[in-house]
Amino acid sequence: MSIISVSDLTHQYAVEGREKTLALSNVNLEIKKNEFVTLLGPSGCGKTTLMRAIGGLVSPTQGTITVNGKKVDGPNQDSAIVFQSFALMPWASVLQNVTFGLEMRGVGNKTEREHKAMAAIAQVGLKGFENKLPKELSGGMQQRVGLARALVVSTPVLLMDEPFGALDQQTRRYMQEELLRIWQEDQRTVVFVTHDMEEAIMLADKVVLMSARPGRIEEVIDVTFPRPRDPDAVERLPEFVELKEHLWRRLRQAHELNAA
Ligand SMILES: Nc1ncnc2c1ncn2[C@@H]1O[C@H](COP(=O)(O)OP(=O)(O)OP(=O)(O)O)[C@@H](O)[C@H]1O
Repeated sequence: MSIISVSDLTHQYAVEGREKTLALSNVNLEIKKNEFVTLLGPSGCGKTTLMRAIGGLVSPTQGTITVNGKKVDGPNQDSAIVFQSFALMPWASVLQNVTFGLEMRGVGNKTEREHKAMAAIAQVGLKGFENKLPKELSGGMQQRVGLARALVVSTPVLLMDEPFGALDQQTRRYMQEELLRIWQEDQRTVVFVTHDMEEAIMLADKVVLMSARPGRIEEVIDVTFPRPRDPDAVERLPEFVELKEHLWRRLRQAHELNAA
């Protein structure tokens, strides 16, 4: 049974005075409860648009999306988003940044909100940093705050838009491991946008490969490496290398078709 169901989704951006951009064309996708799905595809193929549409931040031109049995028609209680740019309030402490989403959703009283926020802050390994401002934290720590802010609202679906794209390689690897640990502990459905093939394979139960713009689903690949996964060990498996070569070939074809 799918928790996310995307049917015949098409989206065209129309900016006044500019040529229209067909970002997605006839996308169909089913995602099961607690699945970890990565969306991979060439730059500009519509990954972010698809993820935002699932989160209700983009109203598609055509087609329907249901999340948790409800038709999506705007931001809702079923999904939370982690952005690449962290999107933290610079003047607010870690604790205030994390409680903000709860406040916006009208959850509990101040004490209850702070209690929940402290648990999420601990879950992402930031206990002791709750009174710091974002600028006092490293990029990896700021993204942990972004993650805590999304986790605290306890939505069944977590949408992540290249959340580790701005981090250095080492921090990125560490955050991937942390995310897998949290997801393993606290099962929920994750849709994770990336253009990094290794990241897409490492994290996923399913890699959804999209074509160049207008984005369509090219292929859905099941990734069956056992969990919990140790990224360093997985990377050395011949199956991992084969899968990476396969994705690389497909992405290159998409790029060449696009350039032709
Ligand atoms: N708000 C917008 N207004 C107009 N066009 C947009 C808007 N957002 C995205 N687009 C266009 O829609 C297409 C898909 O963009 P989108 O950001 O979804 O792709 P993406 O696959 O996430 O890209 P990347 O990997 O480079 O982040 C692109 O051509 C982009 O220029």
